[in-house]
Amino acid sequence: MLGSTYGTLTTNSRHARAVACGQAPGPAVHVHSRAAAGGTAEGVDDVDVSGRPLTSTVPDLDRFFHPESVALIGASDTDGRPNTGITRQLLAWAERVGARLHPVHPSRPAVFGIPCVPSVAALPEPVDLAVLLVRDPLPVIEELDGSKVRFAVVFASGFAETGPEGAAAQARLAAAARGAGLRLLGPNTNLNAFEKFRDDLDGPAIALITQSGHQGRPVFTLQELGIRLSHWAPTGNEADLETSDFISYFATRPEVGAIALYAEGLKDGRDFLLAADRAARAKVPVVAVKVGRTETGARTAASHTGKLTGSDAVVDAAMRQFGVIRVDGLDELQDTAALLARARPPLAEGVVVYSISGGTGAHFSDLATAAGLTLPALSPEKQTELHQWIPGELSVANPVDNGGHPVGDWRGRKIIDALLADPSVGVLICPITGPFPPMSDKLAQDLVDAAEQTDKLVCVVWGSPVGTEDAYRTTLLGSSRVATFRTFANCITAVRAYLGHHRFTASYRSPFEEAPRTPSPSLRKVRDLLRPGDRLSEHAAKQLLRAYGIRVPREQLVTSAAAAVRAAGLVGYPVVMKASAPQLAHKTELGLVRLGLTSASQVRDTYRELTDIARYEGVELDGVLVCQMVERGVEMVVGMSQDPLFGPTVTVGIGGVLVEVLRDTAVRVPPFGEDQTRAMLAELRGRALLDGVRGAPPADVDALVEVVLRVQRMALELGDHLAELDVNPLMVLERGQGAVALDALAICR
Ligand SMILES: CC(=O)SCCNC(=O)CCNC(=O)[C@H](O)C(C)(C)COP(=O)(O)OP(=O)(O)OC[C@H]1O[C@@H](n2cnc3c(N)ncnc32)[C@H](O)[C@@H]1OP(=O)(O)O
Repeated sequence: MLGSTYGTLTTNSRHARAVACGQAPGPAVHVHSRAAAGGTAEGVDDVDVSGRPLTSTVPDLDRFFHPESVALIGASDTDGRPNTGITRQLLAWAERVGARLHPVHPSRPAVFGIPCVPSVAALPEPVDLAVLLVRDPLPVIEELDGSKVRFAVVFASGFAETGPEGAAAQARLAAAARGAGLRLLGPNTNLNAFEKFRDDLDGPAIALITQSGHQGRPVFTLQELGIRLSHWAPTGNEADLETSDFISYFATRPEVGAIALYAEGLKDGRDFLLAADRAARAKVPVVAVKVGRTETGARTAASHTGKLTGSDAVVDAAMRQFGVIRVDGLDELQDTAALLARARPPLAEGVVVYSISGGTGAHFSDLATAAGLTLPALSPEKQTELHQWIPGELSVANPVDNGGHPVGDWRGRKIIDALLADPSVGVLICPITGPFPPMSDKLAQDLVDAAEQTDKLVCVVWGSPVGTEDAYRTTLLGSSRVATFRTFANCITAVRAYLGHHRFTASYRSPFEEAPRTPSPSLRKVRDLLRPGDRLSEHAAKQLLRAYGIRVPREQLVTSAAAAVRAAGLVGYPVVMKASAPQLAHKTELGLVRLGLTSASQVRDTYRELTDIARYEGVELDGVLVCQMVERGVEMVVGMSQDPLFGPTVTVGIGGVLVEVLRDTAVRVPPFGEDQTRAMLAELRGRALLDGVRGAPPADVDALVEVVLRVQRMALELGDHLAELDVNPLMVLERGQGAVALDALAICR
């Protein structure tokens, strides 16, 4: 068992208690601070050793989504004006929801017959929301007073999306909103937040966040599928209110069963992690499309870990470590969110595939298994039971093929019930590539009836290209209990996400609660080693590692052949000799590393050779390292690098000289705990190397985990001073023997 994840901790559980799963935020208070303007202010001083926040506020957005009074600034009823349509839309909405609408216009007495006031100062009452339909919103925001206006929506475009000048204008807008003490949505947003959702649907709802309003197609298709929508947040340029605010808020809403997110960029990595953490603790699934998969991964970096970890890989990892389910398309987004919002927790992880056609069942099962779903073989007793109704020549092991024979009569339902009664089965999936009426009609009805009487998940993939059949539209979609999909792929993605989400949240522990709040005792001494822009020599980098409790070999830095021989005697033969200089990133390539030296004469000769090569290559050495030779272990790489969005990240992978050929690494964003460290190792293709292959003993995985966590501690404490750190190879010895950092590279910021 490892020690504490981060060493000495001072855990602050006040926040944990205050924001425990699903707990509603406190009331909005109108004071001039971001924490308080429409949000709870608990835990705002809670920071880690590097001053990064460990808690976030939940903005109280109730009155944003359900305003009772609204000021409409820049209203128009003139044909052809861009504001006219929106004014009409807002008037209809206000009438429908019973909000009091106050048009503001400098010269008009009324729009659409509603009296106007000439300025915001003349508003007859404080308003929950001000909608700005003017081209230049800044002077209007500057005029607003947060004690009279809680939220503002800025529709105008022409801000950060246009370039640096627009970005500066957007920053002024955000500053003005902060100064006024109100929360602002936009600019470059629309009024989707006030979209009318169908009110004839029930059950847990989906809250949608889209940075681009045009990516809101799931709103319409989900409602077609009978899934309730509760909110839609079109976040636009996110000058103030951002995706993370909405995730945090939705995670506290009892009606929200899942959050669906379409994101092009994330404004603040830390805010996103804190929001995702809040959702994970509340067990509210977040399903996300995040554009940017194809951006070039390799950044300019000197270390292996820096080169091997692209920004999108970091986004991917950050989402995974906080349980955000990343999907690629809007169809997957809606299907996965719909399933997660509405399905009850699984009673078992096993999936049984039941079909009318052996080919369909085999095809689906193949894809499902490849995607990681477990299709348990049904027991001989269960198979005998099924063969009462299914001819003996058909396979009922799983997938279960009924051959189309029994589904048209009473036996169809018997089979479904028998499958759902199996304790190894948590999910029944019936792919129907038909339709084959009346057989498929009866099958659909049996599935709907059976789903009513079980807590297990029943899914149908309705593969008909038409999709207007009664069995699909009326029977299946009319049922709230059968999850219905149109493609194999979306069904498999959704079911995998459903099982994964429940597995993840069942054991989730917030890493923010355990993150270190007090610095390591050696921190000040270590920081002195780091001067801006410096590249540390191997020897200095190893001192850094030693200060964080990471084992390094016995070694001495020498500057003469005679001293090298003395050092070898002290270190103990066989020894390794390496040229040492701050600018030497990859010594092996230059022939500046020599292994297995067993005598004084070899040491003396090697010293001369190394210094000759260095002179030839124009490398100014600060000496030659004579190191203890550590053999027999698994060569890993552990490191940290900087991500533009999330800050320091930690990478572990298969190391050694082939590190950049194998490119077998996993990354995480601090803070993370031992569970995520082990999950990183599980992601490596070469993970089996650590278990011992071809007669090698199992490696000391616990020691490796400990090193990764210590590097994380360095990343947390030194992240502002250290650009990159590479421990390669970290020799992971036989189980119980530990791990030794054989080489290290550190580059300061
Ligand atoms: C996915 C998506 O859909 S994202 C959407 C992103 N957003 C966009 O694309 C916005 C595109 N832009 C537009 O449609 C327009 O420029 C708008 C609606 C923002 C502004 O319309 P414009 O006519 O350009 O704005 P302008 O500021 O000149 O005037 C608007 C009205 O507000 C009035 N107005 C101006 N300032 C104020 C003020 N301080 N108080 C009250 N009224 C004012 C004007 O007098 C004018 O009234 P009028 O129509 O009676 O003459």
